Amino acid sequence: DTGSAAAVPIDPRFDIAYVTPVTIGTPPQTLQLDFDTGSSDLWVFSSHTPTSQIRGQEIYTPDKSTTSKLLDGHTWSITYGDGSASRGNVYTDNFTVGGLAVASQAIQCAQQVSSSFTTEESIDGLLGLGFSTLNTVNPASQLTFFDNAKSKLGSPVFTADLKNKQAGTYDFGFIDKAKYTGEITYVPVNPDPGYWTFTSSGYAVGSGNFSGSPITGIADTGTSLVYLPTAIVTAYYRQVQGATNSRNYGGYVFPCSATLPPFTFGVGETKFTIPASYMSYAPVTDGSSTCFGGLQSSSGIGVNIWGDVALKAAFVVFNGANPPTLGWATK
Ligand SMILES: N#Cc1c(N)n[nH]c1N1CCCC1
Repeated sequence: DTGSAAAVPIDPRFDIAYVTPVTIGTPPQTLQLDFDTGSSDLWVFSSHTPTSQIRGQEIYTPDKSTTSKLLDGHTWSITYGDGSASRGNVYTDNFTVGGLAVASQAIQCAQQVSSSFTTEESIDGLLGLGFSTLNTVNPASQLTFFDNAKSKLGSPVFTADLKNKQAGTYDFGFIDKAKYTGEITYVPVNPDPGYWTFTSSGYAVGSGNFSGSPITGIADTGTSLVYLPTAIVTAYYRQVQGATNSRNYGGYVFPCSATLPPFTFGVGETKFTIPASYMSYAPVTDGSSTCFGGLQSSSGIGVNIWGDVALKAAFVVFNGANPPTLGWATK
């Protein structure tokens, strides 16, 4: 079996996050979920979510599905790196992504979501694509959609082809040669504690020399920006007129009119260049002439994160074989 579904930016102006349609239950209920390789819970806005916390999101109503089953006594609670959080109870039900079906997928129904989820009306929940070891369901942790689907897939892989300000694709079970150029460079993944952790071979700022120092970090579709060591980030913004590290805005900002250099990172022998246009994320507030950078420091996080700004510059294979690997190709 295979599956293929669109990854659609939730905002046409800035690539904050991407949502992908899924169906849950019988008859099928369609929700738009944020596919997140940086976490491993599949949770949805639901009929169990207080209406005061719902603002336009689609919800899953298990009682309307003839195939839903309560996973009695199971609960979950997750907090993300940005401080957002949600918690609730758990059902199992039929679940599909782009034609790929899993019977009895654990569907974590939100009974509480934090304000940033309530105000993000385009996201009806998350679909975790990290390793199932990160799943928060108690007393028994649950498998991700990918782990449940793996045995049905021709090849135990999924791929991310995220795009700048346009819809990309998540494919499951196959590698589409039409989506990339050249060869795919595969690198080792450390699945402990549960992220797609790999080591980049180095970086360059603009047309500068490539610095071949290893950078270990996670490939995270659920994070908008790239977070790297301060030394790399300061080297980048030294090339940006008027750039400052703003305590007020919580990161590097610059005049939206500034000329930005591209940023290159290495995976094995292959070089990936993030175009300058991807390196300006968004105005700090609507209409401001001050822009927030797509590259920020990871010093406060504890892990380097290759988020959407970097992933958009590549075709990425998440290979769930044993041992797992990550494949990177230009496109
Ligand atoms: N912070 C954060 C974060 C991350 N590192 N991966 N996915 C995240 N989120 C998904 C929805 C909210 C935040």
